[in-house]
Amino acid sequence: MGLFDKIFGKKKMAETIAENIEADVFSFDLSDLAETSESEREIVTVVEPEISVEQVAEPEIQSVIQSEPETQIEEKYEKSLKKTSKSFGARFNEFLANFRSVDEEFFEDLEDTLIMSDVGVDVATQLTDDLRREVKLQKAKSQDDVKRVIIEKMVDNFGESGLDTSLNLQENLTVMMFVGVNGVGKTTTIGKLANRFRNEGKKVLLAAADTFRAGATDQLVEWAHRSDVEIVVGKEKSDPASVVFDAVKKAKTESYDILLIDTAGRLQNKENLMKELEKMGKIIKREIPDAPHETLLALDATTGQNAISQAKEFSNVTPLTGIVLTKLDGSAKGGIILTIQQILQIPVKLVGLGEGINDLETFNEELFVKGLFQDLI
Ligand SMILES: Nc1nc2c(ncn2[C@@H]2O[C@H](COP(=O)(O)OP(=O)(O)OP(=O)(O)O)[C@@H](O)[C@H]2O)c(=O)[nH]1
Repeated sequence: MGLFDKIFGKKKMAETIAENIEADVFSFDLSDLAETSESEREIVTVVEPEISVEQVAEPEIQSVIQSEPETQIEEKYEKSLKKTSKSFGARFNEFLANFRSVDEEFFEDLEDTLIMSDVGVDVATQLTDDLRREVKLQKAKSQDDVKRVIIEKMVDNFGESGLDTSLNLQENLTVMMFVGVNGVGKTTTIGKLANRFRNEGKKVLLAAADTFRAGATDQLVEWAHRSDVEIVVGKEKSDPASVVFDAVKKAKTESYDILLIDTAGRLQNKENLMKELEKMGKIIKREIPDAPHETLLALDATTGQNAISQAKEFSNVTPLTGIVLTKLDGSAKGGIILTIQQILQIPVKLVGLGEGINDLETFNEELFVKGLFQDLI
C-alpha cells in the first residue's frame, strides 16, 4: 500500500477510474477524509494499551519517544504547515484553474509550479516526468483527475524515500552531536530535546562545545536550567574538544542516558570546522567506539533552497545521520523536506514547530504530508 492510500484511505486513481467510469468527476471530499483520519486514530489508541510488559521492557527505545497524544501532534503539524500548505495550495489551485488540456505546455507549467513551490529543480523535473507517464497511463483528462494523479504521485514519492527517520537511541549512553550554521536553531533544539528526554525519565547531559560565540554557552546554560538537566561548559575561547572530552567522561562514569553536544557552525571557515568536528569525533570514539550515534544537521526551513546548499556543504565536512528542520511554523517553504530527502538521501528526523519548549516533534511523514496538502484536497 502506498503512502497515499495509507494516509487518505483512498483507492488509487486507476481503480477509482474503473469504478467511476459512468461518473464525470471523482468524489474526493473533506468529510470522507475526516472519517478516515478518525478511524486511523482509533486504531492507534486501541493498540497502545495492548503492549505487554515484556515489550515495554525491551530496549526498543525509539517507539517510546512520542509521549504526546497523536491528535495533539497532528494538530501541531497542521498548524505549523498552514503557511506552507497555503502557498503550496494557492500555487497549485491557480495552476489548475488555468487548466485547459493535458499537453506539453501543461507539463511545462506544472514543472514551473513545482519549482516555485520549493521542490527543487531536479525533483520537479523527475516528478513531472513521472507524472507525464502516470497521467497518460491513467488516462486522466478532467481537472479533478489530473489534480488527483499529481497529489497521489507526490505523496507516494515521498513515502517511498525508504529513509529511516527514527532516532538511533541506545540502551545505554546515546551521544548526539548537533551541527549547523549560526542562528538555525541548534541550541533551541537541544534545549527542547533535553526537556523531552528528561520528561521520559532519562538522565540527560548537555555539552556546550560552541566556545567561540560569546553568549552561546549562556544560552545553552539557560536551556539546561529550563529543562532541569546538567551541562558541561568550558571557558570562552577554550578548546571545544576539551569540553566534549569532559562531557563524555562524565556521561560515561555517571551513567547518563543521553549526551547532547552543541557545536559552533562557521561555514566561512570550512577547514577549521572540519578539523574541529573530526577532533571531537575522535575524542568521542576513543571513549565510545560506536558514537556519536547521531550527527544531526539543523536547517532553518525559512531559508528554502539555501538549506539544501548548507546540507551539501556540511555533508562534505562531516558524515550526517539526520536533519532537524527548524522553524517549520514560520515558513512557507516546508516543501523543502521533499527535496532534502530525495536529493541528499538524508532523513529528516526532527522538526521544530515553534519556539516553545514542547515545540519539537519526531518527523512523521504521514502527518507532514497531510499538513502539506490540507489546502489542496
Ligand atoms: N518559530 C520558531 N523559532 C525557532 C525554532 N527553533 C529555533 N527558533 C528560534 O531561532 C532563533 C535562533 O535559535 P538558536 O537555537 O539560538 O540557534 P543556533 O543555531 O543555536 O544559533 P547559534 O547559537 O548562534 O549557533 C531563536 O530565536 C529561536 O527561538 C522553531 O522551530 N520555530
